[in-house]
Amino acid sequence: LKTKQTSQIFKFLKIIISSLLITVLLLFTIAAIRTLSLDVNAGLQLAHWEKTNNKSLVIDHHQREELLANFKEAIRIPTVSFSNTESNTTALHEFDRFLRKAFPTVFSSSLVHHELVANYSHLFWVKGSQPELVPYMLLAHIDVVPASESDGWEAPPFSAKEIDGFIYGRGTIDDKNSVMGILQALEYLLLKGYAPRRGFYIGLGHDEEISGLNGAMNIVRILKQRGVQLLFVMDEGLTISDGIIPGLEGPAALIGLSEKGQAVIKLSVSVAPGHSSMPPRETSIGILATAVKRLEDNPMPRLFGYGPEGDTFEHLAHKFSLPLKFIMSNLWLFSPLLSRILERKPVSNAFVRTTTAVTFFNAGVKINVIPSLAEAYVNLRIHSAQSVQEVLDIIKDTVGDQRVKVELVDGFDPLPISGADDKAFGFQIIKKTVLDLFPTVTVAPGICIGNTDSRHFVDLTKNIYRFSPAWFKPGDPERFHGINERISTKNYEEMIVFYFNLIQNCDIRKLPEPHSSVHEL
Ligand SMILES: CCCCCCCC/C=C\CCCCCCCC(=O)N[C@@H](CC(C)C)C(=O)O
Ligand SMILES: [Zn+2]
Ligand SMILES: [Zn+2]
Repeated sequence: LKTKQTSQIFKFLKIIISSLLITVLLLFTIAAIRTLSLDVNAGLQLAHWEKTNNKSLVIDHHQREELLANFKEAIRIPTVSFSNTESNTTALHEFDRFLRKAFPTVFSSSLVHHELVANYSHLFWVKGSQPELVPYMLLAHIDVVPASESDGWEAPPFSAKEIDGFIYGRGTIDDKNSVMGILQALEYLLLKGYAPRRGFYIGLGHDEEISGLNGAMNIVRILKQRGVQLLFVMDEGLTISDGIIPGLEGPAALIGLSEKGQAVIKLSVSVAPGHSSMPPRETSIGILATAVKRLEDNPMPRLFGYGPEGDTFEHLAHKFSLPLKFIMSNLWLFSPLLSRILERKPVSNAFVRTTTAVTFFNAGVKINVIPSLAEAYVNLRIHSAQSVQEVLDIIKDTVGDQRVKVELVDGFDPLPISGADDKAFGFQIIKKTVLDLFPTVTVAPGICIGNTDSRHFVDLTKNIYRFSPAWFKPGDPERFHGINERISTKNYEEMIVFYFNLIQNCDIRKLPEPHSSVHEL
């Protein structure tokens, strides 16, 4: 009887093991087929694009000197937003005067209508010859975050000093490269006698670094009053990454289809104050420190694959070598594994989850006084698959201490996801313009981990893209709001050419037809 039972158990185990093997084999066959066949990049690249007789820009020696002098002058004006209530308004005013001097054709052309918004922001309307074509809008911002040479800059942050082909200074990649690149491109287009078919707006905010409440929001208010609807908006955000994504062969231009949400949460603990010679077992500082430590020890859940970040890696899959190519092509199977790889570095962790950063911790009044109040502020960047409310609930659960008051100070949900398919005009025009200028770059949709002025434009268009053609190499993301912010003179020229071509490409009336359908715009 025992032998019979043992043989039955063996039989059963055999069936289980072979079914498991067959399942694994089947999964791997599907995964292998997908690895070989996944092609999300072809898009409209080979399609027949409408001819627009684009003018070309070949920068000569004189223009090079002029455009670099303009750019350096822009960097030297310290248009700093110090805090929510303090900006360098003298510099903002000087920047206005400077723009008028640097771009005389833009400011005098009968095709361009310019107005100041909220004293320091700029709104340009470039009239198109075919008013039936829906206009689009380019955004950039004039203000910069503070910078102090003593933090370790190789050149003073408002010097625009050129070192080994790079211009150093606050604003060189955030965001005066876009401000100046766009206007310089328009200046050259107008000088060459260009008149757009499709009208467009340019919005230059003066307070993006402090939320755009006066600049971008007033520009939006004005456009709404005028009943304007936009075909798409393009703002700062993602860039061309070269050597930043581990394992990716060649550069990638990520175009931000959305941006993460934000929540600012205040944690506070109040206790009775007293003499430090007879301390209670736990002080307000100790209780709050434990709460903060719990938040750092328990990051928000991994959500990789539940937002547009999955698409990014599927688009880039063919540019990885094996085994990463296999993994990226089969996120339906491997996203838990990839999440664990990506979460190891801060920059890629930001794509995996809602991030939690404790940015303020205030407590204490005197060395021998038990403080009655301890406060901390937490800045969360919310993943596309979560909301402010969900994040707040998780924080309360994680803190799990009634003595710690948890309050939502400010916040907004993640932004809607713009289109990136063959019918998405803005996305396809940006992609085409990138590929014409940089044929070796792979273009993919992405998600912007920081916030931009463009988030205020959601009522004017469903299509908001966050991208500028600045090249980011290893070490460059840290320069963003950090020390030694810089751009190469070559890259700045490329940015001008990019905007010069983009504006002309937008004159296309409709996208080419990938299949049989026609998409009227
Ligand atoms: C795995 C893929 C890696 C891709 C590399 C991405 C490199 C990211 C580098 C820079 C971050 C982009 C930040 C975009 C613009 C953010 C502008 C900003 O700082 N805005 C403020 C707005 C706030 C409302 C004041 C912000 O804090 O987000
Ligand atoms: Zn910026
Ligand atoms: Zn910034």
